[in-house]
Amino acid sequence: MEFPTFPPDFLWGVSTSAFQIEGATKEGGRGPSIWDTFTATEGKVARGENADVAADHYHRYPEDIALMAELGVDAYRLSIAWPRIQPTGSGRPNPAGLSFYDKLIDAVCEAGIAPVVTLYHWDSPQVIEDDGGWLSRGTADRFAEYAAILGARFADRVKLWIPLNEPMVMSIYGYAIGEYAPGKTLLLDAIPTAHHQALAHGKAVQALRAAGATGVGTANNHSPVWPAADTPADRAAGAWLDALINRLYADPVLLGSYPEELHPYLPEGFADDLPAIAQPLDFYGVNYYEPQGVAAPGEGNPLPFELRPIEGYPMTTNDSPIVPHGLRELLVSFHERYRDRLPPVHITENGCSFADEVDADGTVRDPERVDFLAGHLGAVREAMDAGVDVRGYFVWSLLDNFEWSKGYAPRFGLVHVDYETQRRTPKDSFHWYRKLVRHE
Ligand SMILES: O=C(O)[C@H](O)[C@@H](O)[C@H](O)[C@H](O)CO
Repeated sequence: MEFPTFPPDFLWGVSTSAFQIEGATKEGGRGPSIWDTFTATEGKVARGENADVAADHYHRYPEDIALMAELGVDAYRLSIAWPRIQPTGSGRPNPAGLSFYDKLIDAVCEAGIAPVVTLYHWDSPQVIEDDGGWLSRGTADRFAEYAAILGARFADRVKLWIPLNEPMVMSIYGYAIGEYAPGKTLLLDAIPTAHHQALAHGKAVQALRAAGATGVGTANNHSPVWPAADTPADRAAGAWLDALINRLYADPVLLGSYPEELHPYLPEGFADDLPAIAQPLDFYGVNYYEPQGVAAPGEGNPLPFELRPIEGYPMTTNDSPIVPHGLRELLVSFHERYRDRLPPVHITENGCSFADEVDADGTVRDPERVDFLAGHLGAVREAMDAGVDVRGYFVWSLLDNFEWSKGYAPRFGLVHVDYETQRRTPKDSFHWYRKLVRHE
């Protein structure tokens, strides 16, 4: 398959997150996180699985970095586990936690790869949640304290910084529908968690900049919203859902405002926080997986919309429709909506899961993943040709890993992980991506 061409300084990367790969949850002074609590709660995760060991990256990071060096990527997006740095969610940092990430970040740099650090990928210290978590405004200040610690320690080596991974997923899956930790089912009453995360983002950007950090942005999950029918009712439902899953997270950081229709659900005095939230950014990170279908709500539905499946497209084993042109549509719509308020864009996550297996000859055939990546990179190229300033692309994920409440069945890695032996096996997609990023 033909490779789309990209500028020589385009940033090629891979992404992971701490809780999904590190394991060693009780080592190095790490405190419990909301996901440790969630995985230990019956019925929350498929097959009762947990991430106590995961891909054991905590001990095997040198091997994983060697795989990235082999791949030839320019950058590696990792996350730092807040409960490793502040086991009780505040106060003096845990020296063992800092030194683990010192070793990890140094090894990434020594391999000639630029570290891209996410400060928060959903693993809040349990103590923070006991004090209200993202329902509490105070969590934004505790997050700023945490950000200052990381800035002071790592700003000399980190290329790009991302305060929060996908606040939308945290608010909706964690607080609105309870599918993820902390497992609350507040529906629209979860919207204040979006505001408190936005405030935490703004305060963290300020703390990082004060520590000398450059290259600060986001990693927001976005989906184009597709009404089921071209009717006024379905279009209205679509506009509402677009506000809830896209604009609620993009508008405050890019425009310093919130969608009107959500004002009644935001905490009192939210407008006073908007200047602190709308910090100038060096890039806008987009995580894209699929479009979202929607229709007008049926009888008795308290919500102003109803989700609908997207049909007529091939599917991943994680029940996601494969729609590359949805990414072009999303990027062009952002370009048109935010214009000069949209900084250069990085695709901070894009990927797919399939039931990959190691064949008898030791290879892992994943042609669907190659097609997925080529299709989405083609869409990125088309968006760039349409004027969108995209500067980089990060595959989700380097390794197969713990896919939250779905456990280990969905495999998103370019590298297969045997969770019995921890053996890593590069898949065909790994070799395909290697050729692309090495311009071979
Ligand atoms: O986008 C997300 O939900 C997260 O950032 C990742 O942690 C997921 O594992 C990945 O996206 C696959 O679902």
